[in-house]
Amino acid sequence: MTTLRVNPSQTLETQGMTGLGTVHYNLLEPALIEAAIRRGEGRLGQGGTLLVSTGKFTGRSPKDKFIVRTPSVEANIWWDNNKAMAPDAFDRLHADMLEHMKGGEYFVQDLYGGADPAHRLDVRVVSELAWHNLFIRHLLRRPAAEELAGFVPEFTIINCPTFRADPERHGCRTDTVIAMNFDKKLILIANTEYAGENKKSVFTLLNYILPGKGVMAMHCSANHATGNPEDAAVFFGLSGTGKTTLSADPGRTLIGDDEHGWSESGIFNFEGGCYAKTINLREEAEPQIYATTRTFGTVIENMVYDPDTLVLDFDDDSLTANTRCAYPLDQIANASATGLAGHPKNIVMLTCDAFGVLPPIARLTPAQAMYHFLSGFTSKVAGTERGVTEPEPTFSTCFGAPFMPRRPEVYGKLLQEKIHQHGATCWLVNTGWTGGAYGTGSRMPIRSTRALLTAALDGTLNSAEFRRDPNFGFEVPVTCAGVADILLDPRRTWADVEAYDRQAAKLVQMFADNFAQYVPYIDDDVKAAAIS
Ligand SMILES: Nc1ncnc2c1ncn2[C@@H]1O[C@H](COP(=O)(O)OP(=O)(O)O)[C@@H](O)[C@H]1O
Ligand SMILES: C=C(OP(=O)(O)O)C(=O)O
Ligand SMILES: [Mn+2]
Repeated sequence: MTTLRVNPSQTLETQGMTGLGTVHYNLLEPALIEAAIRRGEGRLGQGGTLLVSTGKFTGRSPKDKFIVRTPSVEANIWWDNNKAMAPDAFDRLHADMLEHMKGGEYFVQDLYGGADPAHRLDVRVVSELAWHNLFIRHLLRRPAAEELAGFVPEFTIINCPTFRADPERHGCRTDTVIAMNFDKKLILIANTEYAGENKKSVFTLLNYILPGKGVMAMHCSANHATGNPEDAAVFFGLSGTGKTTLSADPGRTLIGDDEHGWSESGIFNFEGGCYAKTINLREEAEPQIYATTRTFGTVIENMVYDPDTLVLDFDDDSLTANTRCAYPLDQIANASATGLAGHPKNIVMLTCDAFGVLPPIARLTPAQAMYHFLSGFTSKVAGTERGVTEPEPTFSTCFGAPFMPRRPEVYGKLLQEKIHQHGATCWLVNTGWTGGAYGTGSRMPIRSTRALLTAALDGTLNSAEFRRDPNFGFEVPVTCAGVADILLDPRRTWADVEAYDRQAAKLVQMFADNFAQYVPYIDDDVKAAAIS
């Protein structure tokens, strides 16, 4: 029995990729692992994992990401946040890349971005590295074998780490480039082996396309109550704030760890897999993620291991603090098979506050939620972007500025409408520092954050006593089962309360200064929620 692995009318030749050497279409996991090992890209690890390292690029390169400035997208792109590339520069980059690819071995996956058939994007990923092809097969949604013969790629990503871009000729910044052309429906990635660029490119695409159809695109993880997809929660957060960690909760069903849409019928995962951080990972704190580091097919990126025993060193950050593992969702026992759920009942915004000022949880009014969503206050976490080596406070609007092609208020308005329509309860959760700022205090214990979230999501926290935070105006619970009372009042966790007050005042001012840019675009109730 053989199944056609590619649509004969959609080979790479038909897309203008001619003169290549061997092209492998839609290989399955075992064959991709064999290919990666044969090509010397990595080693087979314990349990049949694939151990790889990515060389110089171990995190995203946001400064090297470009959108091609064509008339059809011109008016819709937030150019202050996205670098423009001229169409002719992109065409030269494309032609030079195709020339570079001639004679080479390439791996093609035809996949879906989006679990909801009404909104999914059919994406083809052409990889120079077999392990990149395995990575993206894990991360996106895999068509059934019989769907491949009729698959027509809508967008194509070509990822060629050995190609060096030329800033003069290709209109880019360095020899690394991630260039998106919405007219040609093509993304070109060169000179970086960090696998995350593949998945975040698809995310950026959907963040452009879906709001055009009235669907909210979100940088968030999601889960739902066991047996009840109508009781869903989403967790917004910039990289490293806890989306993946906190959505993997043995007491709830995991929908996805990073990228979701919210349409008129509910939420849906864009992806079919997860990409978890493994630095300092502990079995006790994150048992489900830990288990994937020894199951067949998991791609383990930039972890140091014993060359003889292949035992992983979870604490070694000598290659990067952004060590990762990538696995398909079906490796998590309590993952949703459909990737779909109803309208979220709870919306959580995760912030990693390196100043140690924000409480571990606060309940937000819809207007406060909009204020915090547009502000996107958090930290860039070590290793996630090139050049970031310690938590760096930032305002990353929508908790995902690097992936937002449109203006923040486009996403803000969509979210606001949906919150009003469906009556979601909103929370701000600080997974960052407590007992002082970064350097003095310590990271919030995962078990405390989990206990707070459990109580928020099962509704018990709503009946707790709340106090009003004097700096930010939101409500903070005074007690919660499983959490020391003192932790709920960050001021009391600081040895020097006056230092806390000074730091809090500074942060309030930073919020106000940052928020000024959104004032012309927002409603009066959000203006009233703004602190000044
Ligand atoms: N209180 C906490 N909540 C969530 N994560 C925490 C907490 N304290 C430490 N961490 C660590 O922070 C990291 C969060 O990363 P991750 O969940 O992958 O973030 P994201 O998916 O948002 O990029 C993990 O390495 C986790 O072990
Ligand atoms: C893959 C990434 O996503 P996250 O850290 O949000 O999981 C990334 O930022 O490179
Ligand atoms: Mn994640």
